[in-house]
Amino acid sequence: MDTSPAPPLLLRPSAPSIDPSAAKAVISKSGGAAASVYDLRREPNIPAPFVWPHAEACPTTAEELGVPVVDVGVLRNGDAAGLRRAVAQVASACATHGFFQVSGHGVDEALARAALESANGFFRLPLAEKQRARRVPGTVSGYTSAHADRFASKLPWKETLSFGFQDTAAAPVVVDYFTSTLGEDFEPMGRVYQEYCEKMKELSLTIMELLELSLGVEKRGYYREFFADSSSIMRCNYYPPCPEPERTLGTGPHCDPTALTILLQDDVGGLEVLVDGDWRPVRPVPGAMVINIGDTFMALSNGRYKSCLHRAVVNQRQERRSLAFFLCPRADRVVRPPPAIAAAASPRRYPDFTWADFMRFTQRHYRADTRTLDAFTQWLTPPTPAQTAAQEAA
Ligand SMILES: C=C1C[C@]23C[C@@]1(O)CC[C@H]2[C@]1(C)CCC[C@@](C)(C(=O)O)[C@H]1[C@@H]3C(=O)O
Ligand SMILES: O=C(O)CCC(=O)C(=O)O
Ligand SMILES: [Fe+2]
Repeated sequence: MDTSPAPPLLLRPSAPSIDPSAAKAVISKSGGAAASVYDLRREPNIPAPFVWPHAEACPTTAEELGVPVVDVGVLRNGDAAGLRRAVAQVASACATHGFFQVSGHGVDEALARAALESANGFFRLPLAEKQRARRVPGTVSGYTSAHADRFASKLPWKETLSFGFQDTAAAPVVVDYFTSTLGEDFEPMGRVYQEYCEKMKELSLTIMELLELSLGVEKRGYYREFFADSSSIMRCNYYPPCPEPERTLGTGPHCDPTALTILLQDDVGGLEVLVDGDWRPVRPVPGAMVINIGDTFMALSNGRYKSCLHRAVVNQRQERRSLAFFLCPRADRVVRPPPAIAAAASPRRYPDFTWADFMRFTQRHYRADTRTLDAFTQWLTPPTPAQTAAQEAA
């Protein structure tokens, strides 16, 4: 049981205490469930904390979501017609469900395979070994089993390993993370993920160019520059087979708080997007990567591009792996849409905020779920005198 004191709750910038309405969502600081760690591969059935309400674990109800596979190579090969097509595909997908897949991304197939294999290499270690990398409370880096160190209910049927990536750093931060946390034997694994993250960053900036073009941002390079000095998060998801998959979830319904997610999934399948009330699978396309808009980019587009609800279901027979690269702005950058976009749709949909504050909100005060950005906006915005009076009268 993690006995380290819970991190001090970050007080809302303009309020003396946490807003009671957010309190119910405050991440449990009691060290999570009775066991702060589970060995999911040895659970004979699913313990109660893993059972999700039917409303969230409801069955998959519809056919696959037909997300476009966008050839991002057209940004570099001078194919003008191809570029127009790619821009139209991205505009249509991002304005609706926020998901598309990319081909022509320049990520070597061998590197993608090595990154997925490395996930097997880590998650198949004995639990005690994995626990050497356990997550540091209040941060996002490290190993977790079902987030049992943070939450006491609705535990996801997954193990995760997360670490930061900044390519502005002089040192290879990912290699250093693996060797400093797990030892020199893990340097080869660190090198695979170092190279993988560098490629993910390159691809993220390429996709930012497409998003700029599709949004008609007048200053070419606006988003590319905004994320040039990004500080991103790499997350390896491992979903063991589950004895009762219909009662739990690998990852619960949520919108990614980050700006852009690049997801490499293996061929098992399990990612689903909520569209018009139906959970629609996103089928793995060999060689392609799944891209989705996150809350932070939805704010950067003043709500024009959608950060949408998605989840990951598990199954009884096969383990599943997915590698999520979360592009995040530099911590202190103010998230604000470009002037032309802000002017086009009045009023501003979201207040200015920094990624540092939004990240801390998800790590210390609120479990990212179906309304994270709205809850954060409410938390940031001081209550009006009328709201204060009403709250005091209640
Ligand atoms: C800022 C973050 C919080 C989560 C990781 C991430 O870097 C981006 C995605 C977030 C998450 C995956 C959304 C679903 C709920 C969550 C708790 C999870 O299932 O892992 C979220 C991550 C978190 O560690 O809080
Ligand atoms: O594993 C998946 O398919 C999705 C995971 C996800 O949405 C996340 O980690 O944010
Ligand atoms: Fe997600």
